[in-house]
Amino acid sequence: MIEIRGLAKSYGAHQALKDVTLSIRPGEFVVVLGPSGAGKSTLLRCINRLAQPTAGEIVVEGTPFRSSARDLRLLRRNVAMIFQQHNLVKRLSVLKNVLVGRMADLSPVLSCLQLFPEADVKIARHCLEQVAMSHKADSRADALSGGEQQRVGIARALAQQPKFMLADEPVASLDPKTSRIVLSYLKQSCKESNIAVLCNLHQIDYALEFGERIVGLSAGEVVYDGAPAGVSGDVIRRIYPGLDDPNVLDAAQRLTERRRAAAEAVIAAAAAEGRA
Ligand SMILES: Nc1ncnc2c1ncn2[C@@H]1O[C@H](COP(=O)(O)OP(=O)(O)OP(=O)(O)O)[C@@H](O)[C@H]1O
Repeated sequence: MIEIRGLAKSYGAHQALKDVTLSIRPGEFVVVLGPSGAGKSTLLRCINRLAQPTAGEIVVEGTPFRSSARDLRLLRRNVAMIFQQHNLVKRLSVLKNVLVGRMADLSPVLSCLQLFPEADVKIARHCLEQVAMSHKADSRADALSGGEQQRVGIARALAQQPKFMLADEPVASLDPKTSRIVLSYLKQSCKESNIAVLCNLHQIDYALEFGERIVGLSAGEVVYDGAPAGVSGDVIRRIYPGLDDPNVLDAAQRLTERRRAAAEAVIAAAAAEGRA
């Protein structure tokens, strides 16, 4: 369980986050939905301490974060991060990139020499299987497509064996078909490993399709926290002030139904290719 209590963050006079309170249960797939500038990235960055909150508390597994080096180490071990630009080491193989996720548990010497124990290699290979990328284990990371690189990014985060995964716009630079494949693997693999996910998205249809719970953020404030089924036109207008087309949500829901069927077919094909 991760609990965020009264979290606030200001940049000078600008309040990017205002009194955000959320509890995320193990294995839950939560989508943070909001327009550009709503504070989605700031929220994730405050949780993993890439940014220092101005106020509030974050409690991981019952232990409040206290800013000590030990707490920071524990936080980094328990909380993995997936970025929009996946940040793989281009010249390394896919497998070695995933093994980077094991480095926190490795002695500095072995880590420098890139000598990984067999048990870590086994974990990394399993994580590649979870995102159907085993067949590319020996390829260089820069020989992969954008969607494949993001699947390797997910495998690297899984290899860390975290309790929580923070994903900041993980599909922002991918086409719709690839976005769906990546989000499906993210959700499915985290479910298998009982990892809670907080995933920032700005696309309404993906949020409704993949989120088990939607947190709507607008101007730094939580304006909705609940099931996708409760996201009415009113809720959308609260999250996206100024957007007053009542048909937006209906359109998003229709798209969702159509695309879910298409996504299942594409994922089955990708998984079959992974096994081949
Ligand atoms: N390092 C910073 N210094 C000053 N202002 C910042 C900084 N980081 C973010 N902000 C401001 O805080 C607000 C929230 O930014 P944030 O990046 O969290 O929004 P977001 O919802 O993730 O947006 P996007 O979807 O465009 O990434 C914005 O107004 C942004 O300009």
